Amino acid sequence: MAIKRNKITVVGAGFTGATTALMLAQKELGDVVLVDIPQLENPTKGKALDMLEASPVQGFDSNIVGTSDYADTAGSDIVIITAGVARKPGMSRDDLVNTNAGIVKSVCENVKNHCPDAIVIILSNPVDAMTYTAYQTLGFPKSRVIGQSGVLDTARYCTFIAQELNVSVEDVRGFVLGGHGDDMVPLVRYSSVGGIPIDTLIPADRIEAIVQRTRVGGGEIVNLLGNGSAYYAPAASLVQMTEAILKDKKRIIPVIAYLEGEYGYEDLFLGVPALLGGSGIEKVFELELTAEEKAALDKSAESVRNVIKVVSL
Ligand SMILES: NC(=O)C1=CN([C@@H]2O[C@H](COP(=O)(O)OP(=O)(O)OC[C@H]3O[C@@H](n4cnc5c(N)ncnc54)[C@H](O)[C@@H]3O)[C@@H](O)[C@H]2O)C=CC1
Ligand SMILES: O=C([O-])CC(=O)C(=O)O
Repeated sequence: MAIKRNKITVVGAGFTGATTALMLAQKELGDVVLVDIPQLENPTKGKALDMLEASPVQGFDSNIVGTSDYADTAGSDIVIITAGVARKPGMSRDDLVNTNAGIVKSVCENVKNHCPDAIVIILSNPVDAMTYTAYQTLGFPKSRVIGQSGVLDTARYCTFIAQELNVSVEDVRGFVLGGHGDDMVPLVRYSSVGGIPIDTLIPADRIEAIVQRTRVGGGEIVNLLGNGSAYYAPAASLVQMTEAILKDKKRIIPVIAYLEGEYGYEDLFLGVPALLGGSGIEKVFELELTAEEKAALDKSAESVRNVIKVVSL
């Protein structure tokens, strides 16, 4: 039997989508199909061709095509959804909900028809609610509908810890739970550097400053860019999740998962630590939380629930 390459579709060929497509190809995780709306078909084809023409220089053998035709996505193993508008300074992610819910819904109808067996990863914001919309529209099992927030939020948190201590990012471990909003919950108690708990290395007031900076990390980039939001670290996060699935790595990383009783929440998508492998989300881990941590998670869950109410009306 011939061994086939993985096929990965990235919907939305904007900043995050295009960057993700290039990073996936550079890592040779599979052939990449980049999809955008028909009005942007030529620029999408152009971006894909430009990336492909980098392959002889960088020595990767992934194919990359641009299209607006979902027939080209048929049989994808993974579909990554980045379609939608990004926020500008002064906006919250939740301000995007009405526009992006319509976009995510229409994208998911196509995904359902053309890639019924795919594992779907959602990036579009407000991402917890958009993952809920995707789940409702796709009708796929919960293990195959996954939102991206925790890898990125944790990456920001770990960046700031490494900067604070002037140590390698490779030795920093942490977890950010909850919704992808300003009340997300970086878990200090579960954070360490080279196995050493960070609260023995960093003074409490500096830890608090790192936690606060992490919570508004997306907004910090939005304010600096002026006309859009982060895309390099978000793309890297999507690639890590894709790699964990396609290589069946069984990684334990925070992702947005559908909860049915875990942490006491029902019918909610929220960022929690999960085991990511070849079947998608293979397990959700319930960490023991202090009363203070649980109260912070409850607050974040409530914010997500309020946005989900808007999309499920
Ligand atoms: N969850 C997370 O951690 C993050 C989420 N985001 C979100 O990801 C989304 C995309 O961000 P960017 O790539 O920076 O925006 P962008 O504006 O650069 O790209 C979005 C692309 O989606 C396309 N699009 C719109 N409707 C479409 C449809 N129906 N079908 C296919 N493509 C469609 C647009 O034409 C555009 O090319 C935003 O909603 C942003 O807020 C961005 C970074 C991190
Ligand atoms: O902040 C935004 O709007 C984009 C995003 O979700 C992030 O970078 O965390």
